Amino acid sequence: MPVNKHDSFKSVEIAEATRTDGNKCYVEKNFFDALLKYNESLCYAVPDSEAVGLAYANRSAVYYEMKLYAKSLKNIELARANGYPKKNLSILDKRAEKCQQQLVTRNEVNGDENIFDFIKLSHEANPKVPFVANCLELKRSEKYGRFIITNEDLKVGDIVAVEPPHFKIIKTDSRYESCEETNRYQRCVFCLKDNLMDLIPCEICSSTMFCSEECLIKAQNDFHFFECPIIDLLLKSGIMQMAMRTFFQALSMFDGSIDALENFLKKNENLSASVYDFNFNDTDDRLTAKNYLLSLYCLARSDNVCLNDSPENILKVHPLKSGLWKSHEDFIVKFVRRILQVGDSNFHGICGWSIKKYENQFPQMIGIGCYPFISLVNHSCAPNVNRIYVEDKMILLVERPIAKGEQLYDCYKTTFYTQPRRERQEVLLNEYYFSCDCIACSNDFPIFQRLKSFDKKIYKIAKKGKDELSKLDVDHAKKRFKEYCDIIQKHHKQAFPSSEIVVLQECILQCVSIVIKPKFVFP
Ligand SMILES: C[S@@+](CC[C@H](N)C(=O)[O-])C[C@H]1O[C@@H](n2cnc3c(N)ncnc32)[C@H](O)[C@@H]1O
Repeated sequence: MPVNKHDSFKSVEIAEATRTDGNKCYVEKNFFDALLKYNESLCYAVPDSEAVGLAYANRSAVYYEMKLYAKSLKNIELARANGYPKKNLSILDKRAEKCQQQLVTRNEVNGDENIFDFIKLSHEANPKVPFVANCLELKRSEKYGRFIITNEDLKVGDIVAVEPPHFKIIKTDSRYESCEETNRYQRCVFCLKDNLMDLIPCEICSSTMFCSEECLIKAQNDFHFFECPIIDLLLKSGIMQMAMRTFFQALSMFDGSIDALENFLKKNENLSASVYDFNFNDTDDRLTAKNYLLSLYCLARSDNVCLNDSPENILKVHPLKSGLWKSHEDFIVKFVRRILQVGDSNFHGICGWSIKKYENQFPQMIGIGCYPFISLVNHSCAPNVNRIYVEDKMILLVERPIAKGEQLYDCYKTTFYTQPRRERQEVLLNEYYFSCDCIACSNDFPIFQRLKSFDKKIYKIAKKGKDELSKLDVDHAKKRFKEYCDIIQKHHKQAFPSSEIVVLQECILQCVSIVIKPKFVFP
């Protein structure tokens, strides 16, 4: 009997059971969980079956209740086009009519459209590396390896990099702290955006969703074609998932030809390149992808990493690619090992805000990404830049003045005011293999409880700011952001390290959080 290509993934029973769960949540006005269950139902529903239409129709009901009328209408259309039972169409027609009426009189909430009007480079962009300020330069030294300096004075609040990750995965592994298994039903696998959970499912597997046809096609061509048949194995494979994603993306860059990939990497084996050696403004996407691959391949790597799990366990069960393993075992093991060695100190957990309404909301871990420019920034326990995630992009925000010629420092683990020197140094040595002698370590800066205040008046402003920030709206947060940055800039020279500078730094981060947090959340 021929095997239906959906058999191993789609399930009429699970599609129905999860839709029923969603209906219970809907009745209780628990709209976030209702959408989550309807999305799971969509993923399990057999394409072209009634279950697909029903899940879209139920999603349209949630959007209608949430007054998201354009989304409700779009889901009604999807329900009509995907097997919604004809006998019940009048329900959808009525809902569509009411949506149309509402749309005439009101504006739809439009997600987080304008975040990047605020979060953008404060300096001219590098013409070849457009996600980095042109005033930043790459240097090398015996002590630091590669590092980044500025050739202009940088002010507190400047944004000097807005870097997208070319290689990134959604994380759905609840063994990771604050990571939800349901992320796969909350975000697009290609761009990691939630699109208010208005997602479309993969037609074959039951674990992958996309925010648009465009992302579906890109994901399919870049990696999902390879991943789809073994998706559940990959999702459970820990950090190996990221290494295999990189491998599959690399394979796609060479139209699936492992020989072409192997030759390309052999030619570049001894290359010591960085993002600064390539042109990321090129319109040739294929070339840009290869440049990202080499930038990742040439990042600092640690020899200590061994392969706990083998790519063999993943590839040997691949219905299309088991032959690949047999013929190119050595190359694949070498490639995957190198990616894991690089990843050891260069992969970053991507944090994002959930659109579920919580009392105390904190960013959640939504994925893992590689940022080959920001990976060139070295560590200090008293950093002068801070990393912030906006969607999947990593932002470098200046949080202490940096004079022309000085190095940029990020904090890899904990700052001087949160952990004593000996403990910090031990962690850095174990995880990043260097002895830290940053300004905070050399001078043994005190932890927060023992930090002095230089100016009681400023400390009071900072403390008051911290208390009132949670109540601020976006416009106020943007205004306060500028004010707090200016105070740090003005007083830093006399007052660092001090409790008021630390609290003001926290205030500017909190202002940014208010700006980037989702404006629309579901109960
Ligand atoms: C993410 S990489 C940073 C870029 C790296 N310097 C390079 O050449 O590619 C992390 C590695 O840089 C080095 N590193 C980072 N901060 C350092 C510091 N403050 N002092 C000495 N080495 C440092 C360590 O070898 C660490 O494992």
